[in-house]
Amino acid sequence: MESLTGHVALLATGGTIASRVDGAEGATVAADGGSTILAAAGTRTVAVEVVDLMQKGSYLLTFDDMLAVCVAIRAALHSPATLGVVVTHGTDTMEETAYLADLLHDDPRPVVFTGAQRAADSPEPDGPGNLRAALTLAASPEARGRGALIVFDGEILALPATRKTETTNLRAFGNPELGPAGSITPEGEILLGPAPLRPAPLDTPPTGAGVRVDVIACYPGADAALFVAALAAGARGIVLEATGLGNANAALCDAVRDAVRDGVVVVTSTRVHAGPVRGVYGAGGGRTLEDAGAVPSGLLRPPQARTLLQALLSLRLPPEEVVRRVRQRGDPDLLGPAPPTDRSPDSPSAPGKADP
Ligand SMILES: NC(=O)C[C@H](N)C(=O)O
Repeated sequence: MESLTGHVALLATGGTIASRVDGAEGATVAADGGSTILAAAGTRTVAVEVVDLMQKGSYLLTFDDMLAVCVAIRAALHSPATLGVVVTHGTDTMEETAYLADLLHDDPRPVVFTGAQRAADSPEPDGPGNLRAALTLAASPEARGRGALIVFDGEILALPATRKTETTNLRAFGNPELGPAGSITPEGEILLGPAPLRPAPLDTPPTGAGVRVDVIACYPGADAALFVAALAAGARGIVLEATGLGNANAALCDAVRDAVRDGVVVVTSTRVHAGPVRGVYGAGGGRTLEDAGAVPSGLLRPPQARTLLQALLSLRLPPEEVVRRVRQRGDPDLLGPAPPTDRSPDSPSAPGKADP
């Protein structure tokens, strides 16, 4: 494949790839800017322009911080000389920011998120290798038209349904249902499967929308107290981290019914590792939740279901429209690779042309 000329924009946000042990506190904290991270990655084959956006562990990010990353991605892509964008980010919530970037991305050029499991001052940091892979991928023609991607430990992952699956293992991310989108060797050889369907991008929500969306866990004996407390705190959306196929209990279903009647959007996700959420069981199970007005999240787990819900509600879309789009975005049939059939621009299955 031909190589392209230009530069990659490197947006640094913090995370373990930028972290060192703080002498005073003895705790690991984000300390390095983008130039230091880039220098640690060593020789590289592409020009890089560094933008220091923030220096935070990703467990500290707010929804507005995540939007700021997306706005900076768009600004970097404003220049036709930008081949692609790399975002260095903490791994804890990378699946959320990268998913938001994917939802909003309306450009063929790649946006590649990466980070590290081992801090920059550890004896064998993994950040430099991950960053080299991300820079190569972001500059590559092969990665175009795929939205945002995560590259980590040689694996390339598309965003929907990708999650952090390991706390310390160097292969930190996985897509339990759809698998990786491809791989990249330390020498920069890229292997990618067929490109997935890409629904039309969402409009960028305004910062400061202040929409509250909470996640409530379901477990044996859970009552509706936390759900009701979330509503009292002003939640306009609630994601249930339900059991199994997406089940709760009668008390939670009653609370869901009342909340939906008041215009709150409730999404049922699950605490289970893989597989879709489906309304099958009654008596407080997923079927009862659906009857009460909750929408199943499909393949999206609570962090990404919450991100999607917060984005849609921040756009001030009516609840019926929010529900329709959540259902569509989590649909297992729409998240796999595009069929190798008619991909003309007017085809409804062509990337970027599906209904938002
Ligand atoms: N590996 C990491 O990056 C974890 C870190 N705590 C963060 O998310 O910022």
